[in-house]
Amino acid sequence: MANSGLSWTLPDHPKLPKGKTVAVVVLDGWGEANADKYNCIHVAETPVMDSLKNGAPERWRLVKAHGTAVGLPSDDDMGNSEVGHNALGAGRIFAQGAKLVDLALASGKIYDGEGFNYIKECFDEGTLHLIGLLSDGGVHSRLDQVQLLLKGASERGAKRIRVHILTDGRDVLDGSSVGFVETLENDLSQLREKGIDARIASGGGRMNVTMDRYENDWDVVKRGWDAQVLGEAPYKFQSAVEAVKTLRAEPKANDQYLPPFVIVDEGGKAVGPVLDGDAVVTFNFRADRMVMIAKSLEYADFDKFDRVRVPKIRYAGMLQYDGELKLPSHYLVSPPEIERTSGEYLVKNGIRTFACSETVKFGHVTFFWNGNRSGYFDETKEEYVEIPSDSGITFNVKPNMKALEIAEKARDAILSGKFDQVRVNLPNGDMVGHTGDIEATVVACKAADEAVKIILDAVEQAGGIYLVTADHGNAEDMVKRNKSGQPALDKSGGIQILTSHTLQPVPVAIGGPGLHPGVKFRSDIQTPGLANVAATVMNLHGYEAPADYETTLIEVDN
Ligand SMILES: O=C(O)[C@H](O)COP(=O)(O)O
Ligand SMILES: [Mn+2]
Ligand SMILES: [Mn+2]
Repeated sequence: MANSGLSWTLPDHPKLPKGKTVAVVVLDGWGEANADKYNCIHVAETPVMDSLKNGAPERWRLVKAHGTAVGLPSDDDMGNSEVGHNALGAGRIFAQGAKLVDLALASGKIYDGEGFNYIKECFDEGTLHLIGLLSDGGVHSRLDQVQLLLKGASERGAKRIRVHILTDGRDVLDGSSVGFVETLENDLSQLREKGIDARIASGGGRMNVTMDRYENDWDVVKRGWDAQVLGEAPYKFQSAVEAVKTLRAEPKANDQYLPPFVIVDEGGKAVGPVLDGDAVVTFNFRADRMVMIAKSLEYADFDKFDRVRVPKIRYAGMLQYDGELKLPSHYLVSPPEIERTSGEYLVKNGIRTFACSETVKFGHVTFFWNGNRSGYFDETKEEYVEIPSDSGITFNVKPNMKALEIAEKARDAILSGKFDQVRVNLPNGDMVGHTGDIEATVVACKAADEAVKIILDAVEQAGGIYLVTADHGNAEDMVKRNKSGQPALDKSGGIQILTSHTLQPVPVAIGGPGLHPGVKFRSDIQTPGLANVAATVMNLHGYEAPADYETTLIEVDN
């Protein structure tokens, strides 16, 4: 291991004391943007976050949360929770899945790896199934990568290919699914001209089919299994373009929630169930929403739902999604090796750590924070609490989500004196922002702000320190903009609601009675990003960060 001989002991900070309770609050999807009616954070009553911003200018600043600052291929890539929490927790910038897959495809190395060679064994006799999110969002997957993979696999012997699509509308505009399906159909028809039997076999909206996370609702994964593996779904069509167009014509239809469908032949028979001898690739690079399907495809012992028929397949992920579980065991591209995270260092230096969120973001403050690693580093020093999320609803219906419960758990943890670091993720701005419901998102932002108050009050009472930040933008801009920053209008003159994240920077605020009075943000780091937060937090605990961490945001006068 690269770690052998490594010292986990962190040097003492020359000026900052140990022993203060540090609350680390991540507001999910809370960026900074111009104030207008599409900025839900601005519209909402957010007195606590406002007071941090307007209070002490030397203790509030903005950092980058998108693009190359968080290891994404380019600065046109919006931030997301995976890369945001990875950067916050790991204190360094790692080339992330999107970029690693780009490089492996460009160099062709993807086809030399163990994962591709493993699935290739099925190409002569079986079908290659590709399952994943069909969009150019770049958060979980990218269409251009799928196109290259289709080309590469067919050139290397895949004769029969079935694609199982999940429509997006969350990282991209709602309604864009039709165009993505048309593009894919066009590619598949070109493959057919070359004699390859390539078709779309099934589909469904990502939030309804397959892409659940953190075991919030196994029914979502089951609906996917039924359509993709068993070839069974409530809707049957002879083409995917027809499927998506027809299902989108239903009242209130939305790409994120399209029902599962299968593509059938003239006789009504599914064209692409997964059978013995087939190969399956899940082509999303991002982990959280692939872990559950990976378990269902890989585990012999599996009791989360009745799989009915379990085909003998060769399965590979685009990446390995969980390094601790080694899941899946075969993968096309090696994931970033995010080691020596701040969480691991701090625990090994005796920092007792509490982390909490509700189910839909629980893995963000644990798994992602710890470098895509599940479980504790040292269970005698850590406690991770998951508040069950509501399932089966869209969060605009209950925009307060579990913010209050998360804040109360954090408050109790802070006041218990049992923890040195209390870390939470407050999901509201992000999860409700993704619904595109502006009114509900305003309510969500208020709820998050109220939760911050509860936590900061507890910090005050405990004589502790807080660091409040966010993982990327979302709720601060709910409309697609043109180049001059005005709402971009569609063909019929209407605004286009932005359900996705943004490219906006996010705030970092520090304070609390335990903070040394001489602490202020440095003015010499021109464009800091989320990766600078880890060293900052280590300082607040009284330690210096390891030398290869991105530099701290703070300095201490006197
Ligand atoms: O998975 C999702 O919900 C979105 O694609 C991205 O949101 P997140 O990065 O905030 O989880
Ligand atoms: Mn997020
Ligand atoms: Mn999000």
